[in-house]
Order: sequence, then C-alpha cells, then structure tokens
Amino acid sequence: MIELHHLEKRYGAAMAVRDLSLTVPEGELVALLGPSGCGKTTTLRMLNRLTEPTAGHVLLGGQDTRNLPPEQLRRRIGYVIQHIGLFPHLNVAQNVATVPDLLGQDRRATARRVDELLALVGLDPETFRHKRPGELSGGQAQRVGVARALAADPPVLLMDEPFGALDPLARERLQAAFREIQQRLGKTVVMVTHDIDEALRLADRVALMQGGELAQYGPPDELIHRPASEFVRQFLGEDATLRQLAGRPILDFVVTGPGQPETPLVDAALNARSALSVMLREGSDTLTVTQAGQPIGTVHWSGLRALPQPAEPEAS
Ligand SMILES: Nc1ncnc2c1ncn2[C@@H]1O[C@H](COP(=O)(O)OP(=O)(O)OP(=O)(O)O)[C@@H](O)[C@H]1O
Repeated sequence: MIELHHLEKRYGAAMAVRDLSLTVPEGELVALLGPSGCGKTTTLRMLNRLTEPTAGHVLLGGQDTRNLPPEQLRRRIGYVIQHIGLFPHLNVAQNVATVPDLLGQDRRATARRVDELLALVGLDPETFRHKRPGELSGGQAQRVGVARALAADPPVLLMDEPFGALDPLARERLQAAFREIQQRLGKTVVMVTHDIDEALRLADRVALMQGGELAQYGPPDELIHRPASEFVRQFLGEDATLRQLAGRPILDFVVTGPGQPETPLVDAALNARSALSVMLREGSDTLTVTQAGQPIGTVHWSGLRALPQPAEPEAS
C-alpha cells in the first residue's frame, strides 16, 4: 500500500503539485490522469524520491520513504519510462537481467526467469534473447522495458506513459498483456497517462488531476457516473461509457446458456463496445455469443451497464 499525505511540490513561485492525498491499495493499478502540465509526472517521481516533495510525505507499506535509504527504495519500487533507456551494448536477455545480475542472483535461475518474462510480454525468447536494442521495434523495446521492470520483481511499479510510443494495436495488446501479468503477480502499479481510454481500461482507480490538485479519485465507473465536477465530466467526455465498454471483453457480460434462436451471433473475442454496435446495427437487444463456433450464452442490451443512448453514432 502506498499512502500520499498532503504532497506538495513547488518550483519557485509555481505549485506543480498541491496538497495531494490518496491511498493506493496493495495489488491495484492506479492511473494518474490529466491534461499536460497538471503534475502527474511530478507526483509519480515523488513516490520514489526522484523528486523530493516540498511538503508532505509518502508511506510505503507503512514506512515513511524519507527514512528509507534510496537503494532500498529503488529496489522496492520499479520504474518504467516511455523511452526505456535499454543499454544499447547489451542484448535483450542481459538488459532484462540487469537488476538480478546486479544483486548477484544465480545466473541460471535468472536466465530461466528472463525467458519466462519475455514470453509473458509476448516476445519469443529464442528469437529475441540475443537481439540488441537497436534491432527492436519501438513496441518490442517497450515490452523489453516492462520485462526488465518485472525481472527486478519489485512489489511496486511506477510507470510513466509506458505504452506511449506504440501504435494503437500494439498498445492495446501490450496493455492487455501487462494488466494480466500485473493482476497475476499482484503488483501495485502507479501509471501516468494522458490517454483516457488507457486509464479507464486498465486502472482499478483513476486519479484525475487538474492544475496540481486532485480533481477526483475513484474507480473508473465512479468518475464516469458520478463526476465530482464539471471539469471531470468534460475531461472524460460525453462518450466515456463507450470508451469504457471498448475495454471490456464481451465475456464480462455473457449470461451462460444455450444461446437464443434467431439472434445475431457474435464471437466471444469481441469487446463490449463492438457487441453494442452489432445490437444497434441489427436492431436486436440480444446476441448469442459463440466460442469456437459453439454458442456459450447470450448478452443483453440491459446487461451492458449504463448504456449510452442508442443515438450515439460512432458506436462502430
Ligand atoms: N524541474 C522543474 N522545474 C520547474 N518546473 C517544473 C519542473 N518539473 C515540472 N515543472 C512544472 O510543474 C508542472 C507539472 O509538471 P509535470 O511534468 O508533473 O506535469 P505532467 O502532468 O506530467 O505533464 P505532461 O503530461 O505534459 O508530461 C508543470 O507546470 C511543469 O512546467
């Protein structure tokens, strides 16, 4: 658990972050979201003391980070940034193994772990282990960056726009892979993003910031359905519900059963927003969901929570 208590960062007369208090529960992914310059990166960097707060403090597992030696702090908190800074003269495996090697961990165990992690982030170890960073695409390099952060096995990961440089498809894939790994390994993650879709799709809680202050902190549903201010409502936009549905697999909404005759068929791999589009297009409030061609259940209009108005034209 990470607790931020009245954090403040002042640069001269300017307040980059003002009286920021929030708690990140263990094992959760929290997104720091907000317009450019609102203080997201400054907040993130105050968590591992890359930036020292002007006032306030941070508790990590109940311990005041001001009392932890920096090496110990960095060992407990991994840090992933957009331009990952892989070592160009080391190959992928050596890059991923940086921290375990520094800690003098068993080389054979590390090599096995590196392969596991590469596979986890969707890079075939055989193909990628010996490549140099210069031989990787941007997306592959970002995957290596995420694997490297996980290899250090810190309980807490800080990520600053970790998927920022990717094309939309690669970004979605890496986001999904990362979310799965994060949940499986129970990592506590604080991620800076200015991508609303990313925040709503991945985060357990979103901290929406405005001018250095917390505009609202809560689960995506809460920000969407109970915006604390006009700023929050406008920032998330009119199509916030659609954005959220795009991040949810249709399987989340399936009522298991034999399917319903005479209803359109949709594949279980679709996301909920696409299912909604099929309903609108076909004029049917029920769809039969199939997996490997076999019906596994139905999804209903009423089941897609808090539906937007059917008139929303861009539901495609
Ligand atoms: N080292 C610094 N010296 C002076 N001002 C700074 C410094 N770092 C950040 N700031 C200012 O603090 C404010 C918050 O910056 P920060 O980088 O935290 O914002 P951000 O929300 O992460 O923005 P972006 O999304 O554009 O990266 C900005 O007004 C910025 O100009």
